[in-house]
Amino acid sequence: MRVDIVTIFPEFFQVLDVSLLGKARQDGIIDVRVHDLRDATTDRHRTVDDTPYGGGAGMVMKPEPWGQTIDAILDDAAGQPAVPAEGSGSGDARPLVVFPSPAGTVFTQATARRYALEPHIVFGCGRYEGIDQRVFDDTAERARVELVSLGDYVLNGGEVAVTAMIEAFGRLVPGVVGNPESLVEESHEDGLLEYPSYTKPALWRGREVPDVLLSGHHAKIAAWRHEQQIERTRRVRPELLPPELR
Ligand SMILES: Nc1c(O)cccc1[N+](=O)[O-]
Repeated sequence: MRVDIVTIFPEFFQVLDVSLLGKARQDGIIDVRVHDLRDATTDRHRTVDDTPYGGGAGMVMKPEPWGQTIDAILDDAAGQPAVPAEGSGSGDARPLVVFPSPAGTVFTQATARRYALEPHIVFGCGRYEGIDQRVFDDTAERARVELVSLGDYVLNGGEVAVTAMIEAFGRLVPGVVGNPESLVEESHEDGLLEYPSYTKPALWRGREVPDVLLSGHHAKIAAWRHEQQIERTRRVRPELLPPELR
C-alpha cells in the first residue's frame, strides 16, 4: 500500500517512523511518502497562500502548488500501480485523495477498514482557512476525492488528522499487526465500546479483579465481557447501540 502526504510541515510526519507504522514502512508493507507543498512554489518566499476572494479573515491556500503536487504524485503512481491489500477494495481503480476537513464526512472505524483496502491514498493537509475549492474540483477529474473530519472541533491544519487516520487504517493493513486476533476485540470494531480490562496483581490498593475473570470459565467470561460492552456503550455512547438494546 502506498500513502502520499502533502503538507507544508513535512517534519510533522517523523512520528510515522516509529512504532508499528515505522516497522510496516521498514518491512515494505506501507510505502509512505511525504511531500512539501512549498517545493511546488516558484517565488522567493515559497508562497502557498493568499487573501480570500470576497474578503474575510485569514488566508486561503493557493491552487497552483496543490495542482502541481497532486498531478506529480498521481502521474508517478500511474506508472507504478500500488498493490491492493487482500480483500475487496472499492472496485474503483482511481487513486483516493483525502483532505481532512471540518466540512467532511466523519471518519469512523468503517472508514479505516475501507482505507486499509486501498492500494493508494493521497492525503492533502490544509492549513490557514483552507484550500481553494478548485483544487478539490480539479482533482476529482482524475481521482476519487473525499473530505473527511475527525470530529466537530477546530484544528490548525490537517496534519494531526492525517496522523490519526493513518494510525487507524494502517494497523488494519494485513501484516502490520502481528496478531490479527488483537484487532477484533476493540472499541468500535464490533459496533460497541470495549469491555474493561484487568491484569496482575489480583488485589491492588484494596481493589479486586471481578471474580468471573478468575474463574477460568470461558463462556461466562465472554458473556460478562459482552454485558460490560453493552452497559458501557449504553452509558457513554447510547447512539451506537442498535435500537433494540438502547
Ligand atoms: N476539524 C478539523 C479542522 O478544524 C481542520 C482540519 C481537519 C479537521 N478534522 O479532520 O476534523
